[in-house]
Amino acid sequence: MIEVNNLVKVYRSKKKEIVGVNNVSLNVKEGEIYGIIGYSGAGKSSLIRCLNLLEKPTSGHVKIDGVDLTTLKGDGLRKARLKIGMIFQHFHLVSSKTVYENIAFALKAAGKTKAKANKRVLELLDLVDLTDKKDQYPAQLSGGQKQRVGIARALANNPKVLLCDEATSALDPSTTKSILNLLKDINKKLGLTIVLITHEMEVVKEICHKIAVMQNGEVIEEGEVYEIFSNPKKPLTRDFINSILQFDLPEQLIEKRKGTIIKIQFKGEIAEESVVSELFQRYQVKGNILHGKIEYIQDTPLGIFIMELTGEASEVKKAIDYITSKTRSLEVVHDAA
Ligand SMILES: Nc1ncnc2c1ncn2[C@@H]1O[C@H](COP(=O)(O)OP(=O)(O)OP(=O)(O)O)[C@@H](O)[C@H]1O
Repeated sequence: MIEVNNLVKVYRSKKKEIVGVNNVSLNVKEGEIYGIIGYSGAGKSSLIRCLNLLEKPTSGHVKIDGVDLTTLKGDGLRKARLKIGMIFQHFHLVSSKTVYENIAFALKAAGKTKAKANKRVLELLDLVDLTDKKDQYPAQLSGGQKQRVGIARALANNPKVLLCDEATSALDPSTTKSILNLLKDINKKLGLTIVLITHEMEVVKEICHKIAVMQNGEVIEEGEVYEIFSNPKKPLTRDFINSILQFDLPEQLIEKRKGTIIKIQFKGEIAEESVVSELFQRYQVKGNILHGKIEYIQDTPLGIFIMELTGEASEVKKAIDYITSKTRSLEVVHDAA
């Protein structure tokens, strides 16, 4: 649905050049929720704004639904943009217009008749659960309600793609959750492809199918969300995951231990099996669980245990081999034995 090839965005001023996006290529499939995560300045906004040509790429191509936007201008570009809705961190609503008028405006701009626009606005208000607020002004709404108006407006012309620019960053955690649930619903109900940028791994964990991690304008890691969470390759990706799951113990806690410290990861079905309890029945080892949790990445469990094993060296080794064979993911974090 979205193909980005060798995209570069350079900002030029008299004094210097700043590279916002550095040779990014990625593919987003139809119906996918695709998250782009990175710290401030990584290039996320530059990239997402190049997807609908709010920013003109310096070089490279952006194809949406088979159409290369970088070759379009004027009316052609305006038409192609109708397929792409966008929502923003600070909502960008027109303060002098009511909720109804904010949404109707997008339909009017696309040339819809009053009757057609009216029918569509009412449908959209129902979809985002704001029918009772239709005559209120943005100043009378909460942040979450404002973002719901933003979503309704973005969906007005039945786009195939929705771009979300830090759409929940200005919201509190429970409102964030309700907006993410709404996006998830829309994705399922309408088969809408969603690209979102965020600096919060929680957002990615809640709703994304795929994720790209950005640093210095580049995508440094990309893949299925569950795979990235269970097997991050880059230190930055690990940092983002640790920011919400805390899968690593502080060094000083580990160094004080006298046994063999292992970190075990249980993926999917195995997370629910009793590998740990079987371990103690089979081998003469003692285990001291230092840390353990099962997280759900959307609906799939990912279990992490950090454990200190003590006992005869040969038994500890057998225990480690056993867990490795069961989980295929064991890391000896520290071995003082
Ligand atoms: N209009 C602009 N003119 C000049 N430089 C810009 C412009 N927009 C972004 N940049 C620069 O491009 C780089 C990437 O910025 P960008 O806003 O895309 O990052 P970001 O990951 O979205 O960060 P944030 O979350 O803080 O918005 C930064 O170095 C930034 O200073």
